[in-house]
Amino acid sequence: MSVLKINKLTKKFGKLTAVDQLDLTIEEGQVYGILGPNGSGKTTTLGMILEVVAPSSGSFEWFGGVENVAARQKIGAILETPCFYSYLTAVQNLRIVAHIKKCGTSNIDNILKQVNLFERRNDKFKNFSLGMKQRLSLAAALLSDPPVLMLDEPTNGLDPEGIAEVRQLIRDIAAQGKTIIMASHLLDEVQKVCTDFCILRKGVKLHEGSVHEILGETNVVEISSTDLDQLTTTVSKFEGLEKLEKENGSLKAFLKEGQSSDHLNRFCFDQGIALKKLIPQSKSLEQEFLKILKEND
Ligand SMILES: Nc1ncnc2c1ncn2[C@@H]1O[C@H](COP(=O)(O)OP(=O)(O)OP(=O)(O)O)[C@@H](O)[C@H]1O
Repeated sequence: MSVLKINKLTKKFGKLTAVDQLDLTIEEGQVYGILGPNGSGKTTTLGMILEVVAPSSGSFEWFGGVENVAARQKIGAILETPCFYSYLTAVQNLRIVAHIKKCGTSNIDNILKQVNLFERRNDKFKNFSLGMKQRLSLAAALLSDPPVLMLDEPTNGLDPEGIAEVRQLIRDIAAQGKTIIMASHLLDEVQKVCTDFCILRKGVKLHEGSVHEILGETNVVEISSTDLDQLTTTVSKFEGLEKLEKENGSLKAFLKEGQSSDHLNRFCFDQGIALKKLIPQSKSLEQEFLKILKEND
């Protein structure tokens, strides 16, 4: 059963179409990234599926069509930094959230441990760093143990350490089997955290698929051996070679379609050359992202 099915969802603000006929399906256990530049319609999409923004047309269905109130209880969401009370401690703030969500307080210590704030549980919110505040927001969203977590730009404004902590936390939460839906304008964030993603531009979905699939090997292999001249001469005879470039004491072999680093390795071995280095270059989401944008120009 899909967690969420979005069907031709559209939001217009006057003349501007912020989200345009969006179709998406999110499956259980996915960490689904909605990737797009500022203004591409990510927050509006999250707002609609949380029912805080009314769609202009189209529809969506949570958990195979359960009632909206029941669905809402299964979703922990952070769209903005929630309003915690600055003079109250982490524990006191979470008690208030638990009261509002009617979900009991017995889980608070565990969740504080999970988000790595247990040691600071009796510190006031106003003394927290931005990263700690963000982790407390995650704790609040996790309080009712929802199977789905929805995050909007979860690392916005954080320093590199805070970013790494929050990303690790998201991966840990995903490892518990929760489904995570997150909006991000950061390619490397989606690459590092998400299993699946779509690209939005001006409200239109340009691409969707698995992160793993899009990040396969390129046709470029970096190789070296003790005698680079001999390696150049030999590899130039390899039938599967498109071109060869010298780079910083290594060779960059561009292979023809259907050829792999294994083929090249075997060829060198058969020619009596032991490679010192054989590194197939992986694709980066950035390269693929730019390619997708270009294809859709
Ligand atoms: N309440 C509103 N009234 C009018 N226009 C709006 C409103 N909310 C959003 N928009 C516009 O809709 C478009 C999509 O905005 P949205 O916030 O969904 O994008 P986003 O991808 O989340 O960008 P960001 O990362 O900057 O939040 C933008 O052009 C924005 O200006």
